[in-house]
Amino acid sequence: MSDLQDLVALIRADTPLIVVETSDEMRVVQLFRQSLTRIWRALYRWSITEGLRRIDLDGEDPAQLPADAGTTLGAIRGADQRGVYLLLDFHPYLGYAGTQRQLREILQRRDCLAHTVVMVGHKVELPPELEAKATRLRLRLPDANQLLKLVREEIAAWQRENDGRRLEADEAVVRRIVRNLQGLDAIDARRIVRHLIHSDGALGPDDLPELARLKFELLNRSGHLHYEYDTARFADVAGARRLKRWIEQRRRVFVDGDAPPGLDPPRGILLLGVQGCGKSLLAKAVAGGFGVPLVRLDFGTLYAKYHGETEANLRQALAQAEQLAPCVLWIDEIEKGLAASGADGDGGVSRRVLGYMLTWMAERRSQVFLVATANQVQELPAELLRKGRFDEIFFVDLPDADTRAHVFELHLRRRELPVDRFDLPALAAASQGFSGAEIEQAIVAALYAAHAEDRAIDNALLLEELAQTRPLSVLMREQVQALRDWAGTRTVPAD
Ligand SMILES: Nc1ncnc2c1ncn2[C@@H]1O[C@H](COP(=O)(O)OP(=O)(O)OP(=O)(O)O)[C@@H](O)[C@H]1O
Repeated sequence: MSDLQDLVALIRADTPLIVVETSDEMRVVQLFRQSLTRIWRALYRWSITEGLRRIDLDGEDPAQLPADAGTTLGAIRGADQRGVYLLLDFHPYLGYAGTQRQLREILQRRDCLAHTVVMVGHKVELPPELEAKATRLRLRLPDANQLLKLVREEIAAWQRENDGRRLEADEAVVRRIVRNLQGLDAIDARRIVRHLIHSDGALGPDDLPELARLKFELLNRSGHLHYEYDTARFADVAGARRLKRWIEQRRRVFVDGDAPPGLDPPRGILLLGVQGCGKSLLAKAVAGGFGVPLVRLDFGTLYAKYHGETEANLRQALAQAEQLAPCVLWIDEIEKGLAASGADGDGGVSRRVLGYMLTWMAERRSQVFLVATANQVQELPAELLRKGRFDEIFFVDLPDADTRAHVFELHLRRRELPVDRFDLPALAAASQGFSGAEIEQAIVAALYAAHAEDRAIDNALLLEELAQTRPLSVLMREQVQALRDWAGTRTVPAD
């Protein structure tokens, strides 16, 4: 069914009150005009600035009634033909009891014909007694063809404004732009395309991150999602070879959005691991590897004190992530937001959150790739680890000697230090048991020491720094070993 068919059915059924929430009033007016070519009713439009006017005749009826809400409802009630009345931004006037009563009597068809009243506005909140009578019509969002048409229209408009100058538009980029605009209404989509075109008179690959950011700002009305501006490249992460290969093999299927027969589209992974070994960095690199934006869901902010509010927040955050698709949704420290089996000290909220999360993971069809990260396995609910929840559970262990040498190389290079003057195998040997984060910290500490002594950092200084550091794997030997033992049989090594 199309929006038009929905509307025709609603008007034919003599629906007394329809509510349409949209920022695209023009489209709604247009739709009603089209629908009334199929069934006969008089069509009227009201706004506080223009009053009530009939708009289904050739040209618009210039006759206006005074604009105030009470008079308008009086006129509707007294009308001698059945009509459809589009009331634009009328709902604020319903705060007055008399107006509310008048409208209810129209809806009850008390001493008046069976009219259809339509409330149109960006957000239409009704008193409960009217809400009970209302049918809310959700306009469908534009599909890929409509969005492509919209992009082409904007390109043509720019060319006209620029005396026929050709706009550089890479076809592959246009297709990706169209895919990324999905989930927006036509007005927002057009505004973004115009912004991208007018910023530099071209549509190229560098517009994609900007598009993702603008879309995120439009959609993240709840504030539970965070846009991670810095995604990483796999080249920034040492080790994790198996995980990198896994992502690389699935990249095309994920990005294209349709899996070949026999293959399920990639849906998500859980990264378990020792602190500081690069789980967060890997989450960023997965988004970088797929070439899509990364949004982080902060579980802590979802919890609210009123009954049902926490679940509603989660539902809203996940729905928004879906509107941002294709994207990677990163849930950091997922164990903190989901209760382990049997824990219901919070009146069952975290059990319900877990239930909703599991259903969403199983049923979602959108191009949202979930990356969950966790340190504390014993706090993870068993249901989450069951086969089929995640495509794979990877264990990110302490780096081996090769990987440690690579971490040194990456971080020395990032600080523009001459890697060839360092003895990487010796540094790797001296940092056994260190995490990537601890190696990075040792480099930073050695740089400070060098700066304080007014000398250049060198191998000896780094070795000295390493010798003074007791890594977490030593300080918390039992916990780290327990984690490794647990992961040994249940997960796949990331490296
Ligand atoms: N394998 C690695 N390659 C390159 N850098 C690394 C690696 N592991 C850790 N690092 C460095 O350590 C920093 C911290 O690591 P990160 O936050 O990703 O670890 P984590 O496992 O998520 O830790 P936590 O569990 O404490 O959140 C990274 O930003 C990066 O600079």
